[in-house]
Amino acid sequence: MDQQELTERFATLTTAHLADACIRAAAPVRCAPAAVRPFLAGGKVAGRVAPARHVGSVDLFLEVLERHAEPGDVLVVDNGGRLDEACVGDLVALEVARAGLGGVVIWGLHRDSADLRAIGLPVFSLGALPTGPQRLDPRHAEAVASAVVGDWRVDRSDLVFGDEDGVLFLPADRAEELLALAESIRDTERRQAERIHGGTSLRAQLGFAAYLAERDRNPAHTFRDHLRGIGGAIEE
Ligand SMILES: O=C([O-])CC(=O)C(=O)O
Ligand SMILES: [Mg+2]
Repeated sequence: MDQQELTERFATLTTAHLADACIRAAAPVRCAPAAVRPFLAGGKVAGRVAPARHVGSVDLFLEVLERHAEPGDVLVVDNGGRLDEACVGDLVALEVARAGLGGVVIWGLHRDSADLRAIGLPVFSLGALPTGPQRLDPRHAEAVASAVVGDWRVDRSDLVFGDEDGVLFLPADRAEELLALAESIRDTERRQAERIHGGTSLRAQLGFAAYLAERDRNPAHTFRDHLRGIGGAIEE
């Protein structure tokens, strides 16, 4: 899937739809930790992962831009979830934006918030801190090959999606399948929401009374079993 198609299709989706698609497809749901938040309200990004394992210097980001990243990619910065130093600021963000990348996801902190707001590049991070790094650790063996974000190791075979709900990773080779599933979940949920607005409760739509009656007969019957039986969407 090319970058233009990815951006266009994600414009009408959310990371929640994509997460539900992963569950439906029995693929791992690889969310960044919930504390990784969009710095700018409404910011949205989708692109191939351009990973960088930060160890105290911005040179690694410049190296990724110089040698590895392509327009549309998203710089994914692994700073080990550190809360004692910011590792991306306005200069890195401006350089990233000028290289045509779509945004920055940081498992760590940013700084230079006022300037970042003016740049407008979607940045997702654990928050802000005035100080940059005061250390320089040895380069990681996978410095520009992979990044760890929370529980997940991601590399250039992955796509990253960010919106107001947070950040999620998908394998690029399953993008078509998972986006198509997410679109069908979105459409089902939209129809359900329209019907609630129109006066038909979600319980009525989902046959909730029948589900409760079945569960009274068979305590092992779960709501999820019931939803699968009727093709409803809400949890996955
Ligand atoms: O010094 C840093 O770590 C990053 C920084 O402030 C910038 O990119 O402007
Ligand atoms: Mg700075």
